[in-house]
Amino acid sequence: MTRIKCCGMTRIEDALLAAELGADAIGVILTAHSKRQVSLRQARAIVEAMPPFVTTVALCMDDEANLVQEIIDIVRPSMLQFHGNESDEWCKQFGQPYLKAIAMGEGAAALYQLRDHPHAAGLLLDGHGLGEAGGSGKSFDWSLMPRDLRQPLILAGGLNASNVASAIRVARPWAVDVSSGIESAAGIKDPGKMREFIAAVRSA
Ligand SMILES: O=C(O)c1ccccc1NCC(=O)[C@H](O)[C@H](O)COP(=O)(O)O
Repeated sequence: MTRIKCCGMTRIEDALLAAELGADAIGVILTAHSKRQVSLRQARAIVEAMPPFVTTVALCMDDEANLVQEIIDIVRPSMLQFHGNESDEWCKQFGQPYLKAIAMGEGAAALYQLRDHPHAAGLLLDGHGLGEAGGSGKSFDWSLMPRDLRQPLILAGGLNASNVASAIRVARPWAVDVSSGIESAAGIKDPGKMREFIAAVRSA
């Protein structure tokens, strides 16, 4: 069964609907690089509203260590996601489980990064280019998804209800991640799109 992370939550009601529809994880974005950025207080409220067994993921992108520590202390997510050029050494200093995003915008040439993060709990392969923000709606060549890594791989970038079943067939990921494909505007989730996306993953 392919797990599902719905990212870029800015409203409690959207995160609750994702959980009710069967999402395994939700993401809140704390970095100023995002148009979906929420405050520490908003993120805490969303995390606190989640029922048991829904993983909460807090996202940063090349942020100061102080902000990451505040996120850990105030938001208290299940795990972190580092979405920039952070090194393995830097990410692991917080002693928290985390996902490391890998920018796949350069295609096969981007694959070298996959071996650089042995301490990450999972690697999230996203369609944008190096140094660019996530939530871009850009996909990459799913056939590049490696099969020989010990870490779980999360497929992200430009997924929606119409393409996610093919993406799963080609890439065979541990999980899929979606943000703009279930939105009506940045940070505002569309209940119909969310419902269709989760149903498409479940029947893939
Ligand atoms: O979504 C953002 O605004 C964002 C900004 C900066 C860093 C990361 C960000 N999102 C990370 C995610 O995990 C997204 O869900 C992922 O990039 C997929 O987005 P989309 O292509 O819109 O489905």
